Amino acid sequence: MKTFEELFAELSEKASTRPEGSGTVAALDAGVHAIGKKVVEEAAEVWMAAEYESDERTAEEISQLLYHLQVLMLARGLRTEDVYKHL
Ligand SMILES: N=c1c2ncn([C@@H]3O[C@H](COP(=O)(O)OP(=O)(O)OP(=O)(O)O)[C@@H](O)[C@H]3O)c2ncn1[C@@H]1O[C@H](COP(=O)(O)O)[C@@H](O)[C@H]1O
Repeated sequence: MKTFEELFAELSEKASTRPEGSGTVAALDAGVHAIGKKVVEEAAEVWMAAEYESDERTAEEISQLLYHLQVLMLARGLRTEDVYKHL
């Protein structure tokens, strides 16, 4: 288990060291347009899970949405503080 901040730190490290086989590196290379499509897809999956599936499945889909949002943040060079200041 990891927190939002721990995942963001891990993904930031992957973005800078670019280890082979990293899905995050591949997503970043694909660019903002492709990442944005994943964000929308995962958001729809969250919605469907919340309406029709279990709490566990909904939580899983939310975790995937958070992951793709973090990848989008990295693609745009945003830090967690840039987002938190709007909360
Ligand atoms: N938390 C996640 C995570 N959540 C979601 N995903 C990606 O999002 C996809 C989930 O989407 P779907 O369920 O819709 O699956 P899918 O449509 O079959 O997936 P694709 O065909 O689109 O890849 C997964 O296949 C992963 O590619 C994640 N990929 C990575 N992480 C974590 O990110 C860290 C870095 O990962 P790497 O960069 O791959 O090393 C590790 O700690 C991972 O656990």
